[in-house]
Amino acid sequence: MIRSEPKVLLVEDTCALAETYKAYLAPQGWDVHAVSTGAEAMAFIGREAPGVVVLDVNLPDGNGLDLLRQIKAREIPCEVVIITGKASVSMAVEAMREGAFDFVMKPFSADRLRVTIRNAFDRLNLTNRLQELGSDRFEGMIGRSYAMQTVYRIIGNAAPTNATVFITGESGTGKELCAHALHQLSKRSGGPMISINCAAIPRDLLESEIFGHVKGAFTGALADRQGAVLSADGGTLFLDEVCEMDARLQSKMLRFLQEKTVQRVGEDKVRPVDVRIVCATNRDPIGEVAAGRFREDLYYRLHVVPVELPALRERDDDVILIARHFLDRFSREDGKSFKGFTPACEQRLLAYPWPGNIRQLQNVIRSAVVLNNGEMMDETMLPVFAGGAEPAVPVTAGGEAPTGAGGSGRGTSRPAPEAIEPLDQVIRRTIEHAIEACGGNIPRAANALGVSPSTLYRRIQIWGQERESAGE
Ligand SMILES: Nc1ncnc2c1ncn2[C@@H]1O[C@H](COP(=O)(O)OP(=O)(O)OP(=O)(O)O)[C@@H](O)[C@H]1O
Repeated sequence: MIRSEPKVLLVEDTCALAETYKAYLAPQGWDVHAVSTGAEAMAFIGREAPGVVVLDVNLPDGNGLDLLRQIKAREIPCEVVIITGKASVSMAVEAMREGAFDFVMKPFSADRLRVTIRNAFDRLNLTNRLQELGSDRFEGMIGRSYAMQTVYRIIGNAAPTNATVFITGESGTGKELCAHALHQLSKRSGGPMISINCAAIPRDLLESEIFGHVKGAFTGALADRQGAVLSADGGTLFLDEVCEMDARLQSKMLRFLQEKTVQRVGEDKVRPVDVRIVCATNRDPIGEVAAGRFREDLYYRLHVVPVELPALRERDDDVILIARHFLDRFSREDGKSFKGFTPACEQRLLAYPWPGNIRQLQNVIRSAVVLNNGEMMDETMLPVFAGGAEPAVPVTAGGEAPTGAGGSGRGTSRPAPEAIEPLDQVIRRTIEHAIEACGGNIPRAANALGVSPSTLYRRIQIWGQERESAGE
Protein backbone atom coordinates (compact mmCIF):
# COMPACT_ATOMS: atom_id res chain seq x y z
CA MET A 1 0.00 0.00 0.00
CA ILE A 2 1.36 3.35 -1.00
CA ARG A 3 2.00 5.78 1.85
CA SER A 4 1.46 9.47 1.38
CA GLU A 5 2.62 11.16 4.57
CA PRO A 6 3.75 14.69 3.87
CA LYS A 7 7.35 13.68 4.35
CA VAL A 8 10.00 15.31 2.15
CA LEU A 9 13.55 14.08 1.65
CA LEU A 10 16.16 16.57 0.43
CA VAL A 11 19.21 14.99 -1.17
CA GLU A 12 21.77 17.81 -1.31
CA ASP A 13 25.45 17.57 -0.42
CA THR A 14 26.04 21.28 0.16
CA CYS A 15 25.05 21.80 3.78
CA ALA A 16 24.27 25.50 3.42
CA LEU A 17 21.93 24.83 0.50
CA ALA A 18 20.17 21.99 2.32
CA GLU A 19 19.57 24.35 5.28
CA THR A 20 18.23 27.06 2.94
CA TYR A 21 15.79 24.63 1.28
CA LYS A 22 14.70 23.39 4.71
CA ALA A 23 13.97 26.96 5.74
CA TYR A 24 11.99 27.47 2.49
CA LEU A 25 9.84 24.44 3.31
CA ALA A 26 9.47 24.95 7.06
CA PRO A 27 6.20 26.99 6.89
CA GLN A 28 4.46 24.18 4.95
CA GLY A 29 4.17 21.84 7.91
CA TRP A 30 5.90 19.02 6.02
CA ASP A 31 8.28 16.69 7.77
CA VAL A 32 11.53 17.64 5.97
CA HIS A 33 14.74 15.60 6.23
CA ALA A 34 18.06 16.16 4.49
CA VAL A 35 20.81 13.72 3.51
CA SER A 36 23.94 14.33 1.48
CA THR A 37 24.62 11.14 -0.49
CA GLY A 38 22.75 8.73 -2.73
CA ALA A 39 23.46 5.82 -0.37
CA GLU A 40 22.02 7.71 2.61
CA ALA A 41 19.03 8.65 0.49
CA MET A 42 18.26 5.03 -0.47
CA ALA A 43 18.56 3.96 3.18
CA PHE A 44 16.21 6.75 4.27
CA ILE A 45 13.70 6.00 1.50
CA GLY A 46 13.64 2.31 2.44
CA ARG A 47 13.09 3.16 6.12
CA GLU A 48 10.84 6.22 6.09
CA ALA A 49 8.97 6.13 2.73
CA PRO A 50 8.97 9.89 2.01
CA GLY A 51 6.24 11.06 -0.37
CA VAL A 52 8.51 13.47 -2.23
CA VAL A 53 12.26 13.27 -2.83
CA VAL A 54 14.03 16.46 -3.91
CA LEU A 55 17.21 15.42 -5.62
CA ASP A 56 20.29 17.38 -6.67
CA VAL A 57 21.69 15.95 -9.92
CA ASN A 58 25.27 16.08 -8.65
CA LEU A 59 25.96 13.90 -5.64
CA PRO A 60 29.28 12.84 -4.12
CA ASP A 61 28.60 9.14 -4.77
CA GLY A 62 26.98 9.29 -8.19
CA ASN A 63 24.42 11.38 -9.98
CA GLY A 64 20.80 12.02 -9.19
CA LEU A 65 19.73 10.23 -12.36
CA ASP A 66 21.17 6.94 -11.07
CA LEU A 67 19.28 7.38 -7.83
CA LEU A 68 16.08 8.16 -9.73
CA ARG A 69 16.55 4.98 -11.76
CA GLN A 70 16.95 2.94 -8.57
CA ILE A 71 13.78 4.47 -7.13
CA LYS A 72 11.83 3.72 -10.30
CA ALA A 73 13.30 0.24 -10.76
CA ARG A 74 12.20 -0.68 -7.24
CA GLU A 75 8.80 0.89 -7.91
CA ILE A 76 9.10 2.96 -4.74
CA PRO A 77 5.92 4.99 -4.42
CA CYS A 78 7.26 8.53 -4.24
CA GLU A 79 7.56 11.52 -6.53
CA VAL A 80 11.01 12.82 -7.43
CA VAL A 81 11.80 16.48 -8.07
CA ILE A 82 15.19 17.19 -9.63
CA ILE A 83 17.28 20.24 -8.77
CA THR A 84 19.53 21.27 -11.59
CA GLY A 85 21.94 24.00 -12.61
CA LYS A 86 22.00 25.44 -16.12
CA ALA A 87 24.92 23.17 -17.02
CA SER A 88 22.99 19.99 -16.31
CA VAL A 89 19.60 20.86 -17.75
CA SER A 90 19.86 18.10 -20.35
CA MET A 91 20.21 15.60 -17.50
CA ALA A 92 17.05 17.02 -15.96
CA VAL A 93 15.16 16.50 -19.24
CA GLU A 94 16.45 12.93 -19.28
CA ALA A 95 15.24 12.59 -15.69
CA MET A 96 11.72 13.65 -16.74
CA ARG A 97 11.78 10.91 -19.35
CA GLU A 98 12.83 8.43 -16.68
CA GLY A 99 9.85 9.34 -14.53
CA ALA A 100 10.87 12.38 -12.44
CA PHE A 101 7.86 14.50 -11.53
CA ASP A 102 9.44 17.88 -12.35
CA PHE A 103 12.68 19.80 -12.18
CA VAL A 104 13.59 23.18 -10.74
CA MET A 105 16.53 25.14 -12.06
CA LYS A 106 18.91 26.95 -9.71
CA PRO A 107 18.55 29.65 -8.55
CA PHE A 108 14.91 29.23 -7.61
CA SER A 109 12.58 30.98 -5.20
CA ALA A 110 11.06 29.48 -2.06
CA ASP A 111 7.67 29.67 -3.78
CA ARG A 112 8.82 27.74 -6.84
CA LEU A 113 10.09 24.91 -4.65
CA ARG A 114 6.98 24.87 -2.46
CA VAL A 115 4.57 24.85 -5.41
CA THR A 116 6.46 22.04 -7.13
CA ILE A 117 6.48 19.91 -3.99
CA ARG A 118 2.80 20.63 -3.34
CA ASN A 119 2.00 19.54 -6.91
CA ALA A 120 4.08 16.40 -6.39
CA PHE A 121 2.05 15.54 -3.29
CA ASP A 122 -1.19 16.15 -5.23
CA ARG A 123 0.08 13.77 -7.90
CA LEU A 124 0.98 11.17 -5.28
CA ASN A 125 -2.45 11.42 -3.68
CA LEU A 126 -4.09 10.94 -7.05
CA THR A 127 -1.94 7.88 -7.66
CA ASN A 128 -2.93 6.53 -4.25
CA ARG A 129 -6.59 7.02 -5.02
CA LEU A 130 -6.13 5.11 -8.25
CA GLN A 131 -4.34 2.29 -6.46
CA GLU A 132 -7.22 2.08 -4.02
CA LEU A 133 -9.65 1.83 -6.92
CA GLY A 134 -7.67 -1.11 -8.28
CA SER A 135 -6.50 1.14 -11.12
CA ASP A 136 -8.78 -0.32 -13.73
CA ARG A 137 -9.97 3.11 -14.85
CA PHE A 138 -8.19 6.36 -15.44
CA GLU A 139 -9.91 9.46 -16.78
CA GLY A 140 -12.34 7.53 -18.99
CA MET A 141 -9.76 4.93 -20.00
CA ILE A 142 -10.54 1.40 -18.90
CA GLY A 143 -7.74 -1.07 -18.35
CA ARG A 144 -5.44 -2.33 -15.64
CA SER A 145 -2.79 -4.09 -17.70
CA TYR A 146 0.83 -3.31 -16.93
CA ALA A 147 1.09 -1.52 -20.28
CA MET A 148 -1.79 0.81 -19.39
CA GLN A 149 -0.54 1.40 -15.84
CA THR A 150 2.62 2.74 -17.43
CA VAL A 151 0.56 5.02 -19.66
CA TYR A 152 -1.47 6.31 -16.69
CA ARG A 153 1.74 7.05 -14.80
CA ILE A 154 3.20 9.04 -17.70
CA ILE A 155 -0.04 10.98 -18.17
CA GLY A 156 -0.21 11.69 -14.44
CA ASN A 157 3.36 12.96 -14.40
CA ALA A 158 3.14 14.99 -17.59
CA ALA A 159 -0.32 16.51 -17.10
CA PRO A 160 0.54 19.17 -14.49
CA THR A 161 3.54 20.40 -16.53
CA ASN A 162 3.49 22.46 -19.72
CA ALA A 163 5.60 19.91 -21.59
CA THR A 164 4.50 19.00 -25.11
CA VAL A 165 3.22 15.45 -25.28
CA PHE A 166 3.55 13.25 -28.36
CA ILE A 167 1.12 10.32 -28.41
CA THR A 168 1.67 7.39 -30.75
CA GLY A 169 -0.42 4.28 -31.21
CA GLU A 170 -2.44 2.38 -33.77
CA SER A 171 -5.78 3.75 -34.87
CA GLY A 172 -8.47 3.35 -32.22
CA THR A 173 -6.11 2.87 -29.26
CA GLY A 174 -7.45 5.94 -27.43
CA LYS A 175 -5.04 8.72 -28.42
CA GLU A 176 -7.74 11.36 -28.30
CA LEU A 177 -8.98 10.08 -24.95
CA CYS A 178 -5.42 10.31 -23.67
CA ALA A 179 -5.15 13.93 -24.88
CA HIS A 180 -8.35 14.76 -22.97
CA ALA A 181 -6.94 13.13 -19.83
CA LEU A 182 -3.82 15.30 -20.12
CA HIS A 183 -5.98 18.40 -20.35
CA GLN A 184 -8.36 17.40 -17.56
CA LEU A 185 -5.53 16.68 -15.13
CA SER A 186 -3.64 19.87 -15.95
CA LYS A 187 -3.96 23.29 -14.38
CA ARG A 188 -5.44 24.33 -17.72
CA SER A 189 -8.54 22.20 -17.28
CA GLY A 190 -10.64 25.32 -16.73
CA GLY A 191 -9.44 26.63 -20.10
CA PRO A 192 -10.36 25.45 -23.60
CA MET A 193 -9.30 22.20 -25.21
CA ILE A 194 -9.29 22.50 -29.00
CA SER A 195 -8.78 19.45 -31.23
CA ILE A 196 -7.75 19.58 -34.86
CA ASN A 197 -7.52 16.45 -36.99
CA CYS A 198 -4.86 17.37 -39.54
CA ALA A 199 -5.87 14.43 -41.79
CA ALA A 200 -9.53 15.40 -41.93
CA ILE A 201 -9.02 18.96 -43.20
CA PRO A 202 -7.98 19.69 -46.81
CA ARG A 203 -4.29 20.68 -46.83
CA ASP A 204 -4.87 24.15 -48.25
CA LEU A 205 -7.33 24.96 -45.45
CA LEU A 206 -5.33 23.50 -42.60
CA GLU A 207 -3.10 26.54 -42.07
CA SER A 208 -6.03 28.87 -41.58
CA GLU A 209 -7.85 26.30 -39.42
CA ILE A 210 -4.84 26.24 -37.11
CA PHE A 211 -3.57 29.81 -37.28
CA GLY A 212 -6.71 31.69 -38.38
CA HIS A 213 -7.14 34.26 -41.14
CA VAL A 214 -8.60 37.67 -41.76
CA LYS A 215 -11.44 38.35 -44.14
CA GLY A 216 -10.23 38.51 -47.75
CA ALA A 217 -6.86 36.84 -47.01
CA PHE A 218 -7.60 34.35 -49.80
CA THR A 219 -10.48 33.40 -52.07
CA GLY A 220 -13.18 32.01 -49.83
CA ALA A 221 -12.04 33.86 -46.69
CA LEU A 222 -15.43 35.54 -46.32
CA ALA A 223 -15.01 36.45 -42.66
CA ASP A 224 -12.29 36.66 -40.00
CA ARG A 225 -11.42 33.33 -38.43
CA GLN A 226 -9.71 33.09 -35.08
CA GLY A 227 -8.05 29.69 -35.69
CA ALA A 228 -7.39 26.82 -33.30
CA VAL A 229 -4.24 28.24 -31.70
CA LEU A 230 -5.89 31.48 -30.57
CA SER A 231 -9.04 29.62 -29.55
CA ALA A 232 -6.90 27.37 -27.33
CA ASP A 233 -5.22 30.32 -25.54
CA GLY A 234 -4.93 29.43 -21.84
CA GLY A 235 -5.72 25.79 -22.61
CA THR A 236 -4.63 22.83 -24.69
CA LEU A 237 -4.34 22.36 -28.45
CA PHE A 238 -4.58 18.75 -29.61
CA LEU A 239 -3.12 18.18 -33.07
CA ASP A 240 -4.27 14.75 -34.18
CA GLU A 241 -2.55 13.08 -37.18
CA VAL A 242 0.20 15.70 -36.90
CA CYS A 243 2.36 13.95 -39.54
CA GLU A 244 -0.16 14.99 -42.21
CA MET A 245 0.99 18.65 -42.17
CA ASP A 246 2.73 19.77 -45.37
CA ALA A 247 6.24 21.23 -45.34
CA ARG A 248 5.12 24.87 -45.32
CA LEU A 249 2.80 24.35 -42.39
CA GLN A 250 5.49 22.42 -40.54
CA SER A 251 7.81 25.46 -40.76
CA LYS A 252 5.06 27.73 -39.50
CA MET A 253 4.34 25.35 -36.64
CA LEU A 254 8.02 25.28 -35.71
CA ARG A 255 8.15 29.07 -35.64
CA PHE A 256 5.03 29.16 -33.48
CA LEU A 257 6.55 26.69 -31.01
CA GLN A 258 9.77 28.67 -30.81
CA GLU A 259 8.24 32.12 -30.50
CA LYS A 260 4.91 31.33 -28.81
CA THR A 261 3.25 33.92 -31.00
CA VAL A 262 0.71 33.59 -33.77
CA GLN A 263 0.06 35.58 -36.92
CA ARG A 264 -3.22 34.97 -38.69
CA VAL A 265 -3.10 34.49 -42.48
CA GLY A 266 -3.35 37.91 -44.14
CA GLU A 267 -2.56 39.86 -40.96
CA ASP A 268 0.61 41.65 -39.84
CA LYS A 269 -0.21 41.68 -36.16
CA VAL A 270 1.67 39.15 -34.05
CA ARG A 271 -0.17 37.93 -30.96
CA PRO A 272 1.34 36.11 -27.97
CA VAL A 273 -0.44 32.91 -26.97
CA ASP A 274 -0.19 30.54 -24.05
CA VAL A 275 -1.04 27.10 -25.39
CA ARG A 276 0.00 23.62 -24.33
CA ILE A 277 0.47 21.30 -27.30
CA VAL A 278 -0.49 17.66 -27.32
CA CYS A 279 -0.13 15.86 -30.64
CA ALA A 280 -0.72 12.37 -31.93
CA THR A 281 -0.13 10.15 -34.90
CA ASN A 282 -0.78 6.56 -35.87
CA ARG A 283 2.21 6.65 -38.20
CA ASP A 284 5.78 5.91 -37.19
CA PRO A 285 7.09 9.48 -36.68
CA ILE A 286 10.76 8.46 -36.88
CA GLY A 287 10.01 6.75 -40.20
CA GLU A 288 8.32 9.94 -41.42
CA VAL A 289 11.43 11.95 -40.45
CA ALA A 290 13.72 9.39 -42.15
CA ALA A 291 11.60 9.56 -45.32
CA GLY A 292 11.92 13.35 -45.34
CA ARG A 293 8.19 13.89 -44.89
CA PHE A 294 8.40 15.34 -41.38
CA ARG A 295 10.94 17.94 -40.24
CA GLU A 296 13.40 16.54 -37.75
CA ASP A 297 13.64 19.81 -35.79
CA LEU A 298 9.85 19.94 -35.47
CA TYR A 299 9.77 16.32 -34.38
CA TYR A 300 12.22 17.03 -31.53
CA ARG A 301 10.26 20.14 -30.50
CA LEU A 302 7.08 18.09 -30.24
CA HIS A 303 8.51 14.83 -28.95
CA VAL A 304 9.25 16.03 -25.40
CA VAL A 305 7.15 13.54 -23.43
CA PRO A 306 6.31 10.48 -25.53
CA VAL A 307 3.25 8.37 -24.72
CA GLU A 308 3.02 5.08 -26.57
CA LEU A 309 -0.45 3.60 -26.46
CA PRO A 310 -0.27 -0.18 -26.73
CA ALA A 311 -2.50 -2.03 -29.18
CA LEU A 312 -5.51 -3.66 -27.51
CA ARG A 313 -4.03 -7.13 -28.15
CA GLU A 314 -1.04 -6.13 -25.98
CA ARG A 315 -3.14 -5.24 -22.92
CA ASP A 316 -3.51 -8.62 -21.20
CA ASP A 317 -7.15 -9.10 -20.22
CA ASP A 318 -8.16 -5.43 -20.57
CA VAL A 319 -10.12 -6.49 -23.63
CA ILE A 320 -12.55 -8.30 -21.33
CA LEU A 321 -12.92 -5.34 -18.97
CA ILE A 322 -13.55 -2.96 -21.85
CA ALA A 323 -15.92 -5.38 -23.62
CA ARG A 324 -17.95 -5.82 -20.41
CA HIS A 325 -18.12 -2.06 -20.01
CA PHE A 326 -19.46 -1.61 -23.56
CA LEU A 327 -21.89 -4.52 -23.18
CA ASP A 328 -23.29 -3.01 -20.02
CA ARG A 329 -23.49 0.50 -21.46
CA PHE A 330 -25.11 -0.44 -24.77
CA SER A 331 -27.51 -2.88 -23.10
CA ARG A 332 -28.71 -0.12 -20.82
CA GLU A 333 -28.93 2.40 -23.66
CA ASP A 334 -30.89 -0.01 -25.90
CA GLY A 335 -33.09 -1.49 -23.16
CA LYS A 336 -31.55 -4.99 -23.55
CA SER A 337 -30.88 -7.44 -20.76
CA PHE A 338 -27.34 -8.66 -21.44
CA LYS A 339 -25.50 -9.38 -18.19
CA GLY A 340 -22.20 -10.71 -19.53
CA PHE A 341 -20.31 -12.91 -22.00
CA THR A 342 -20.14 -16.69 -21.96
CA PRO A 343 -16.68 -18.03 -21.00
CA ALA A 344 -16.16 -19.27 -24.58
CA CYS A 345 -17.03 -15.84 -25.90
CA GLU A 346 -14.52 -14.22 -23.53
CA GLN A 347 -11.87 -16.59 -24.85
CA ARG A 348 -12.65 -15.48 -28.40
CA LEU A 349 -12.47 -11.84 -27.33
CA LEU A 350 -9.02 -12.51 -25.85
CA ALA A 351 -7.81 -14.43 -28.90
CA TYR A 352 -8.92 -12.00 -31.58
CA PRO A 353 -6.18 -9.52 -32.63
CA TRP A 354 -8.46 -6.45 -32.82
CA PRO A 355 -6.68 -4.60 -35.66
CA GLY A 356 -9.05 -1.64 -35.19
CA ASN A 357 -8.41 -1.72 -31.44
CA ILE A 358 -10.94 -0.28 -29.00
CA ARG A 359 -12.97 1.51 -31.64
CA GLN A 360 -13.48 -1.82 -33.43
CA LEU A 361 -14.39 -3.60 -30.18
CA GLN A 362 -16.87 -0.84 -29.39
CA ASN A 363 -18.54 -1.11 -32.83
CA VAL A 364 -18.65 -4.91 -32.74
CA ILE A 365 -20.37 -4.95 -29.35
CA ARG A 366 -22.69 -2.11 -30.22
CA SER A 367 -24.03 -3.98 -33.29
CA ALA A 368 -24.21 -7.31 -31.42
CA VAL A 369 -26.36 -5.69 -28.71
CA VAL A 370 -28.65 -4.14 -31.32
CA LEU A 371 -29.06 -7.38 -33.28
CA ASN A 372 -29.40 -9.92 -30.45
CA ASN A 373 -31.33 -10.62 -27.27
CA GLY A 374 -30.68 -12.65 -24.16
CA GLU A 375 -28.75 -12.48 -20.90
CA MET A 376 -25.41 -13.90 -21.98
CA MET A 377 -23.68 -12.91 -25.17
CA ASP A 378 -22.02 -15.84 -26.91
CA GLU A 379 -19.48 -15.93 -29.71
CA THR A 380 -22.09 -16.68 -32.41
CA MET A 381 -23.51 -13.18 -31.79
CA LEU A 382 -20.20 -11.58 -32.74
CA PRO A 383 -19.76 -12.04 -36.49
CA VAL A 384 -16.21 -10.69 -36.30
CA PHE A 385 -15.15 -14.17 -35.15
CA ALA A 386 -16.57 -15.81 -38.27
CA GLY A 387 -13.14 -15.15 -39.87
CA GLY A 388 -11.81 -18.07 -37.83
CA ALA A 389 -9.46 -16.57 -35.22
CA GLU A 390 -8.82 -19.42 -32.82
CA PRO A 391 -9.48 -18.85 -29.15
CA ALA A 392 -6.49 -18.28 -26.92
CA VAL A 393 -6.30 -21.58 -25.11
CA PRO A 394 -3.99 -20.90 -22.20
CA VAL A 395 -1.11 -23.35 -22.48
CA THR A 396 0.27 -24.58 -19.22
CA ALA A 397 3.97 -24.32 -18.49
CA GLY A 398 4.12 -28.07 -19.06
CA GLY A 399 2.94 -27.50 -22.61
CA GLU A 400 -0.51 -29.07 -22.51
CA ALA A 401 -3.76 -27.18 -22.82
CA PRO A 402 -5.97 -27.34 -19.76
CA THR A 403 -9.12 -29.39 -20.19
CA GLY A 404 -12.35 -27.62 -20.81
CA ALA A 405 -10.75 -24.44 -22.10
CA GLY A 406 -11.58 -23.35 -25.63
CA GLY A 407 -12.78 -25.83 -28.20
CA SER A 408 -15.29 -23.36 -29.50
CA GLY A 409 -13.63 -22.75 -32.85
CA ARG A 410 -15.80 -23.13 -35.91
CA GLY A 411 -15.81 -26.68 -37.21
CA THR A 412 -14.48 -28.22 -33.98
CA SER A 413 -16.72 -30.26 -31.68
CA ARG A 414 -18.12 -28.21 -28.82
CA PRO A 415 -17.61 -29.39 -25.23
CA ALA A 416 -20.70 -29.97 -23.16
CA PRO A 417 -21.60 -26.74 -21.33
CA GLU A 418 -21.03 -28.41 -17.96
CA ALA A 419 -17.46 -29.26 -19.06
CA ILE A 420 -16.60 -25.58 -19.53
CA GLU A 421 -14.24 -24.38 -16.86
CA PRO A 422 -14.68 -20.76 -15.72
CA LEU A 423 -12.04 -18.56 -17.29
CA ASP A 424 -10.76 -17.28 -13.94
CA GLN A 425 -10.15 -20.86 -12.85
CA VAL A 426 -8.29 -21.68 -16.08
CA ILE A 427 -6.12 -18.61 -15.68
CA ARG A 428 -5.38 -19.38 -12.03
CA ARG A 429 -4.41 -22.96 -12.76
CA THR A 430 -2.18 -21.88 -15.66
CA ILE A 431 -0.43 -19.27 -13.55
CA GLU A 432 0.06 -21.59 -10.58
CA HIS A 433 1.44 -24.26 -12.87
CA ALA A 434 3.86 -21.76 -14.47
CA ILE A 435 5.09 -20.53 -11.08
CA GLU A 436 5.63 -24.10 -9.92
CA ALA A 437 7.46 -24.99 -13.13
CA CYS A 438 9.73 -21.95 -12.67
CA GLY A 439 10.61 -22.93 -9.08
CA GLY A 440 8.62 -20.06 -7.57
CA ASN A 441 10.43 -17.42 -9.64
CA ILE A 442 7.61 -15.04 -10.52
CA PRO A 443 9.43 -12.83 -13.05
CA ARG A 444 10.54 -16.00 -14.92
CA ALA A 445 7.01 -17.43 -14.83
CA ALA A 446 5.65 -14.10 -16.08
CA ASN A 447 8.15 -14.11 -18.90
CA ALA A 448 7.19 -17.66 -19.89
CA LEU A 449 3.51 -16.69 -19.86
CA GLY A 450 4.16 -13.54 -21.89
CA VAL A 451 2.75 -11.15 -19.26
CA SER A 452 4.35 -8.66 -16.90
CA PRO A 453 5.39 -9.74 -13.38
CA SER A 454 2.97 -7.18 -11.93
CA THR A 455 0.07 -9.06 -13.58
CA LEU A 456 1.06 -12.15 -11.62
CA TYR A 457 1.72 -10.28 -8.37
CA ARG A 458 -1.68 -8.62 -8.66
CA ARG A 459 -3.44 -11.93 -9.21
CA ILE A 460 -1.62 -13.56 -6.30
CA GLN A 461 -2.60 -10.64 -4.07
CA ILE A 462 -6.26 -10.98 -5.11
CA TRP A 463 -6.25 -14.73 -4.40
CA GLY A 464 -4.71 -14.03 -0.99
CA GLN A 465 -7.44 -11.51 -0.20
CA GLU A 466 -10.10 -13.98 -1.38
CA ARG A 467 -8.64 -16.67 0.87
CA GLU A 468 -8.56 -14.25 3.78
CA SER A 469 -12.18 -13.17 3.34
CA ALA A 470 -13.20 -16.83 2.98
CA GLY A 471 -11.48 -17.37 6.37
CA GLU A 472 -9.06 -19.98 5.01
N1 LIG B 1 -9.05 2.45 -22.57
C1 LIG B 1 -10.26 2.73 -23.09
N2 LIG B 1 -11.36 2.41 -22.40
C2 LIG B 1 -12.59 2.65 -22.89
N3 LIG B 1 -12.82 3.24 -24.08
C3 LIG B 1 -11.76 3.60 -24.80
C4 LIG B 1 -10.43 3.37 -24.35
N4 LIG B 1 -9.59 3.84 -25.27
C5 LIG B 1 -10.34 4.32 -26.27
N5 LIG B 1 -11.65 4.19 -26.01
C6 LIG B 1 -12.77 4.56 -26.88
O1 LIG B 1 -12.44 4.04 -28.18
C7 LIG B 1 -12.80 4.97 -29.19
C8 LIG B 1 -11.54 5.34 -29.99
O2 LIG B 1 -10.68 6.12 -29.17
P1 LIG B 1 -9.88 7.40 -29.74
O3 LIG B 1 -10.72 8.16 -30.72
O4 LIG B 1 -9.35 8.14 -28.57
O5 LIG B 1 -8.72 6.63 -30.52
P2 LIG B 1 -7.57 7.21 -31.43
O6 LIG B 1 -6.35 6.44 -31.12
O7 LIG B 1 -7.52 8.70 -31.27
O8 LIG B 1 -8.08 6.83 -32.89
P3 LIG B 1 -7.58 7.42 -34.31
O9 LIG B 1 -6.11 7.17 -34.43
O10 LIG B 1 -8.34 6.60 -35.29
O11 LIG B 1 -7.96 8.87 -34.31
C9 LIG B 1 -13.43 6.15 -28.49
O12 LIG B 1 -14.83 5.98 -28.49
C10 LIG B 1 -12.89 6.07 -27.08
O13 LIG B 1 -13.78 6.64 -26.15
